[in-house]
Amino acid sequence: MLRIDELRKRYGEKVALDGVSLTVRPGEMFGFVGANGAGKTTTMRIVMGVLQADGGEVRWQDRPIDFAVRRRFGYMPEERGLYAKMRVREQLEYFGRLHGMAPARARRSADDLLERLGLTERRDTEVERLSLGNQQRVQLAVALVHEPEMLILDEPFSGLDPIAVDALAEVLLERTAAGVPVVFSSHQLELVERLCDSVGIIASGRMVAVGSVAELRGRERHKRLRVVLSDAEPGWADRLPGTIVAKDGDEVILEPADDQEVLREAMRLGRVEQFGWVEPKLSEIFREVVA
Ligand SMILES: Nc1ncnc2c1ncn2[C@@H]1O[C@H](COP(=O)(O)OP(=O)(O)OP(=O)(O)O)[C@@H](O)[C@H]1O
Repeated sequence: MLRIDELRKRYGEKVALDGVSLTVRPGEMFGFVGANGAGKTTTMRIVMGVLQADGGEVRWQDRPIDFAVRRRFGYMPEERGLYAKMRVREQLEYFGRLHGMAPARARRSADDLLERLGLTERRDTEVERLSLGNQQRVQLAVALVHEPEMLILDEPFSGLDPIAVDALAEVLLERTAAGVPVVFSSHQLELVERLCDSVGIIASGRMVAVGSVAELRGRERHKRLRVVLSDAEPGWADRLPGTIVAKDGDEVILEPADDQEVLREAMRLGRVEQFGWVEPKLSEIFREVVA
């Protein structure tokens, strides 16, 4: 289990982290989201020992993290870092061996990842000759090749095409199923919603919400109603007691003062085809909590 407690970090006068805490359990996929400059990269760099925190603590399996432990983590840094002139497969094997794998095992793991991430045909190409998206796939393979105990990935999905997104998602889900905790940052909130067991929303160096998507929905759940009417006069939606959020033909979404009152009025105005609460999307929750 990864436990981050009250992390603080300043860059000169700028407070980047102002007491960030989070826990990631075995097999958990944790989505780290926040606006640009909110503090995600800084947090991940501290976990990986690239940066020193000014305060707070990071523990893995209830112990402080040292170099030997970090070596068993898989990290995809924001700044990326591949050997441009090295061929793809050679590079993966090299990183596998650097992390202590025997040559045959490093090759097996490299070949498996090349296949999974759709890079087999490019395995003998020098990295600098690959498209940006394919370089990104190699970078991901580098983070995964030594079969890490935990994965820390800084925007791993950015720049990937939909096929590569699915391939990576599958690999990550497989790792979590094997008990590996995965932390990744992303601005692709639909993806985070689809993949993650837990989500942490950070704003200006503070965690403003942490929990499963269902838990985060809790406070927003009974906020918006969807009403579909037929046989109603034009302009019916404006007569419902509440604030209209969206309107499209027979359908309206509104924030009601009293849901039962909306239902009574809707029944008076026409034939109620559908009536129910709208599940908020993660992107809506995000906007709400960082506002
Ligand atoms: N080396 C640095 N020197 C000064 N300020 C920095 C440095 N690195 C980051 N910061 C500042 O710290 C804050 C947090 O930055 P960080 O990179 O952690 O955010 P982020 O959430 O990863 O953002 P993004 O989504 O844009 O990658 C920002 O205000 C950023 O400008």
